[in-house]
Amino acid sequence: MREDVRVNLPLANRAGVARAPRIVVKVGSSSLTAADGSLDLPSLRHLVAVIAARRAAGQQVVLVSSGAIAAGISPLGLPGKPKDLATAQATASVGQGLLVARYTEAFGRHGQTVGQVLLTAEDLIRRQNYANAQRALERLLALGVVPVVNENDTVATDEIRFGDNDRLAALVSHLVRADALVLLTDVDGLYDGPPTRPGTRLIRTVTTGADLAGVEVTGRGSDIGTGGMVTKLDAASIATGSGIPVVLTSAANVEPALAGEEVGTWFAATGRRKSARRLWLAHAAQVRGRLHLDAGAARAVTDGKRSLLAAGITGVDGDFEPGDAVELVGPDGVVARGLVAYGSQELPAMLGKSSAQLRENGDTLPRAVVHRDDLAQVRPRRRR
Ligand SMILES: Nc1ncnc2c1ncn2[C@@H]1O[C@H](COP(=O)(O)OP(=O)(O)O)[C@@H](O)[C@H]1O
Ligand SMILES: N[C@@H](CCC(=O)OP(=O)(O)O)C(=O)O
Repeated sequence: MREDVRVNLPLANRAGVARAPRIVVKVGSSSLTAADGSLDLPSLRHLVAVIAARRAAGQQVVLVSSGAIAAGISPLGLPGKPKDLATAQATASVGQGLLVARYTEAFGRHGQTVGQVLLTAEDLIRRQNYANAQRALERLLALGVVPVVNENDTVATDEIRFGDNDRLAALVSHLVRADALVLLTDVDGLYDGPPTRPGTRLIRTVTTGADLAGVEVTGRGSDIGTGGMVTKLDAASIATGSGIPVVLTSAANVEPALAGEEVGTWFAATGRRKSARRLWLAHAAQVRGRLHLDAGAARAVTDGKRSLLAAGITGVDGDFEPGDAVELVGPDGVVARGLVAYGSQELPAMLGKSSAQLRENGDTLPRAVVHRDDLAQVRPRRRR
């Protein structure tokens, strides 16, 4: 597998983006939509021309494109972005076909082929589906195709969906082991406050969480966008935390951004590449319950990266089976996610008990409730 053969160090700066073997580019609806709400073809064609040139130069590019719902609004004669799920699903069904037809035509002008990849949250939640999506994307790239990825909005439900393509793009970057993620939106980078407010300044580089202290971010900036800067920072945190640097800039800046020029905001990689399983656990797994930890246990699993024992658990919520994903909640909030070794029926009788006490109670070989190999730390997430 690629993971075994490619142990590239994370790119150190923007210049590396131009030479990176594989990148993921995500474009938001706001960058593909004209003022009247229809698809902005000149913007789409410009984006395609720039990506096609990188492809021709030998770079592999995965394009994560929003815009299905935006593209479906005018053919259906709707007044704006639908609010109810069924109409949103139908609009995406109409719009996604149109969107991909535009990409097929635009890349075709450059002699290049696209392949549509529609993912559901399930594809990243279930391990078998994850491997399946990974294999399909790898083969598309090996065949020289530009995969055009979106969430499968027509079958996504409110309960189970990514909801924003920023996070999807970060997870796809990890899935394909990209060297960089380029997030294209309608502002030229991250500002220290809403960019419409006079006096706010562009932040050029983010190397640690401290660079974001005091930065004010809000939800979507246009009627058509989804998560605004909040989801972009979440996405940047997922990607950089697993060794993938991020460039955030406007779609108008796509050419200099992919050429590695000094545009937008550069988020340096902060962590090392994680196993697909850990990333899945931290960001995509559907959580079935919660274990409440005392302060000592919360410290043990976060600072000490140790297994969670029954002795440090003070309460259990939810209905789960052994092997399900649960959240580990310390006195100050969620600290980790893990795969639990016991079900919600048997755990309450074990709480607060040491391994010796559990043996006395008849559990001949008490296991850790969550083994350290089955733990993924969770960084505090910003609220939308
Ligand atoms: N601190 C900030 N820096 C830059 N943009 C911000 C900030 N806070 C909020 N935003 C808004 O985020 C918007 C981009 O998000 P969104 O509308 O969801 O776009 P997209 O469709 O590209 O995902 C910008 O138009 C901007 O108004
Ligand atoms: N999957 C949806 C877009 C969701 C989304 O995150 O939109 P955006 O904030 O514009 O990137 C669509 O294609 O309409």
